[in-house]
Amino acid sequence: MADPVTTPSLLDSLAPLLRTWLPRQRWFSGKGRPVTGFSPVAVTELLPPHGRLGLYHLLLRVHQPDVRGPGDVYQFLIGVREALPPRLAPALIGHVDEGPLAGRTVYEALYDPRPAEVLLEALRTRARIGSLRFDRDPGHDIRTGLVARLITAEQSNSSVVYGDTFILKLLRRVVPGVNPDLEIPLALAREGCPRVPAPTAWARAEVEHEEPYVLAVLQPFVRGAADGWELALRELAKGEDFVAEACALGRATAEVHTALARALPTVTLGHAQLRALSEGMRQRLGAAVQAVPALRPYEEGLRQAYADLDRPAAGGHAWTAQRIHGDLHLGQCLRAADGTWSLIDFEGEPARPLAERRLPQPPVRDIAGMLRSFDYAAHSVRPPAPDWARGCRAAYCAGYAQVAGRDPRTDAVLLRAFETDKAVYEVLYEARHRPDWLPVPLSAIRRLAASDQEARP
Ligand SMILES: Nc1ncnc2c1ncn2[C@@H]1O[C@H](COP(=O)(O)OP(=O)(O)O)[C@@H](O)[C@H]1O
Ligand SMILES: O=P(O)(O)O[C@H]1O[C@H](CO)[C@@H](O[C@H]2O[C@H](CO)[C@@H](O)[C@H](O)[C@H]2O)[C@H](O)[C@H]1O
Repeated sequence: MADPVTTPSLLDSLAPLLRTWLPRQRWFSGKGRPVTGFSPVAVTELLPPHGRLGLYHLLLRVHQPDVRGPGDVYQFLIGVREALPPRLAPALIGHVDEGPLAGRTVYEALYDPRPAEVLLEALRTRARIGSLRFDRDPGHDIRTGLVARLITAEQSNSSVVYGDTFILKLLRRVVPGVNPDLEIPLALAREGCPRVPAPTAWARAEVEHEEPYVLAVLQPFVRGAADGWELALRELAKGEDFVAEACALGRATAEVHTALARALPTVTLGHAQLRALSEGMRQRLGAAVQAVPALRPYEEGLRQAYADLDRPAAGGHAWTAQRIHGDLHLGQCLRAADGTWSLIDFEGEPARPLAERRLPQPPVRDIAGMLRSFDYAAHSVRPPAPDWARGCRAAYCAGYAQVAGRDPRTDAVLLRAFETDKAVYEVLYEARHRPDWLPVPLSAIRRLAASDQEARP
């Protein structure tokens, strides 16, 4: 008879394999430091391992040297088979040598339709398995028989599409507490805002002494959609402008902001709050300079953008902070076949703490993110196309003003500070995740540090 698979014996078997596999995953944010071990937060057997297909859901705390705090928690869906069929070769994690799974192969189960369908079935039936809680909007049914396929895009998380009807986003680095990727779309759905796909179902883990972890969100799949980034690059390659789409995106952003200001609390920003904002920006710049020395020559110039924010009459306008998208860029905008735009991925900047991502923010922060994105597209092609970006940036702000009633360019000081903050974030992001892309945000850093008009709408 096979040995029982206890949590310690399972982890003993998997840890050596996960230690080498995890750092190679795009969604792992602890790159650059070795993974030394794992401790279990929740381990759930979804299918017993001694049949043809075993399936485990794991929430594991990852240990790395020189990391402050207890270490990040990641979500894994691990399949167990005798051998992997060739179509699952890219999903291989490794072969287990010892323990109760000895001789078996473990793999990233999201590549495999059957395990992914187990998750959909759990959502459909509102299952409770171990510490996992699956739930869905009672107003929406989930059909059975939808076939699953993993999206292979470059992502911070992992997404599975079910028969072109639903898309399930499985969060990879998870934190206890309310997750904006579920909270914001639910709030917008309650407001009847059609610019964001409304969540159909979601999964959480209930762990003792902690708030529940949001693990996954299921949404309607926008069929035949293209994201703003691919569309923008396509137009750039053809030498076409993108102003009509940029204007529509500005309107869509303003619709979402207007609905969020109705749905969730807003606050007026006084001088003290503006100082706190600029202080946060200065601290992030300081940390980024430490991590990416190529920023150092521009540090003083960049700090000027934040100093302008500290002046009591910065713009002379009483700004309001509200819940926003938090990491808006062209890749977060989907254009459906009928030409309408939706915004997705309300998780915020993944590297920032959850509490910070849920704070009300000036909506200009999202606008700055989109302006940076037009600039990104224009500087990721050869030769760079700064006029293309300028046209998009102006059209986007004009479209925003049509719906919101205020042109973001009026708030030039705030806009420049947030654009600078975003470009600094991007330098750090690219240095960590895509070093080949570093020149793109660095070219904006040079312009922003010199207060060059080219970086402005
Ligand atoms: N509702 C949707 N309909 C169609 N495609 C979607 C939908 N939501 C997300 N996608 C696709 O999945 C990709 C990843 O989704 P996203 O929420 O941005 O995940 P991540 O946080 O991992 O970047 C998007 O770039 C988009 O192509
Ligand atoms: O994974 P997310 O989509 O939540 O966002 C992270 O990854 C993005 C890249 O995939 C990164 O965006 C940067 O590159 C984009 C082009 O690939 C560009 O359109 C954005 O303007 C630029 O910021 C994003 O910053 C990061 O949080």
